[in-house]
Amino acid sequence: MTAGQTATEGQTVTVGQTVLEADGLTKHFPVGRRGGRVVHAVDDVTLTLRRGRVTALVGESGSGKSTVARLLAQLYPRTGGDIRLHGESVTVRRGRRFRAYARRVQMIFQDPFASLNPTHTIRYHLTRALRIHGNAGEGRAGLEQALTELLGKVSLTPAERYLDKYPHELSGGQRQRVAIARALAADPEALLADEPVSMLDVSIRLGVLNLLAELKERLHLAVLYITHDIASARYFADDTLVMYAGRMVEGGDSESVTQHPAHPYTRLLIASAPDPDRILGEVLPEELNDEDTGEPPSLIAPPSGCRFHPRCPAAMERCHDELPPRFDVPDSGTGHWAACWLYAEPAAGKEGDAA
Ligand SMILES: Nc1ncnc2c1ncn2[C@@H]1O[C@H](COP(=O)(O)OP(=O)(O)OP(=O)(O)O)[C@@H](O)[C@H]1O
Repeated sequence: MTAGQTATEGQTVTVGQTVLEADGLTKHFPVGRRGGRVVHAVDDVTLTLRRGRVTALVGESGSGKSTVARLLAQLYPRTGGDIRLHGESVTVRRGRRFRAYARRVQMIFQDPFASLNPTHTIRYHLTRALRIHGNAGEGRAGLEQALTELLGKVSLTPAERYLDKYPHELSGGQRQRVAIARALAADPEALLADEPVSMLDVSIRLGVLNLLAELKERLHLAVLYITHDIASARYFADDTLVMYAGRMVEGGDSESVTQHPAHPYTRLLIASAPDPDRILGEVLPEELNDEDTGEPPSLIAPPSGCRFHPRCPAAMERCHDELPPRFDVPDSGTGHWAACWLYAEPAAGKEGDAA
């Protein structure tokens, strides 16, 4: 075994190995009875999930985060772009091919109560998941062992205290742990976690986030962590991507993105984060210290150019009609980029443009 490789569940896994990639992922939902109008929920999203790394996808409500997760889980057909699992383009909708995909890419949802059937015990939910994915072991003893191991992975021990309970007999945090255990029954490589703690009591959120971090380390999972709380992204994610109105606007290692935010929208998000331990390490432009007066735009007729320009205190003329590509952010972590004309090479800028 070489450096960076570890053994998990009998397999050799290279930490940092690419599992899942989205390339130009796009989803437009038709609206109204007569065709034509669409919601531009996700446009041209490109991201990579790697083993043993948590990638946070951050943005306001309605920015398209859940749609990205559902596309990656193949729960929706996509309008455009590509999804690659270990480098191979995959499109599956149902049946055996969908189950084979779901074995490697699992999703957990915001509301553990809604995702567990109230009429069934924890034993039922987990047994079913283990059987579907062929991980139920040999005979009754094998199944019991698999169930005990699964609950052990999410720190619900001793297992017999939980197995015969119904979802309503557990706390919110315990229910979310069961939902995570059910996802782990597939023995996946990637876990798509859609706001996994936002419905939980503040006092137990940290415990569930720590569990996900521990699973990432121990099972070398590639985790997509969807949140509107950028402060938690710094704490919990290795990499952070920021979405605004269906598009990705900034990305890089979490420390750079949260401590040296480059895109005016990321700065705004951080300035309005309810974080007592102020996570911004630099002075904000004055305008962004004022209360944010803007609203996210309509995604039926999104703004031309940069979608943030109507709210942006640094908007230049070109921002109104030219879509900014990704630019490297100078003097920051490697791989830190922003889709913002502020970071265009001087030679690429137009004379007369000023922030
Ligand atoms: N099935 C659908 N049909 C039509 N529009 C949809 C559908 N699902 C999502 N949308 C729209 O797509 C946009 C993005 O929604 P999405 O749920 O992905 O955002 P989000 O960032 O996850 O928000 P939240 O944090 O509130 O879950 C929104 O404008 C939403 O109204």
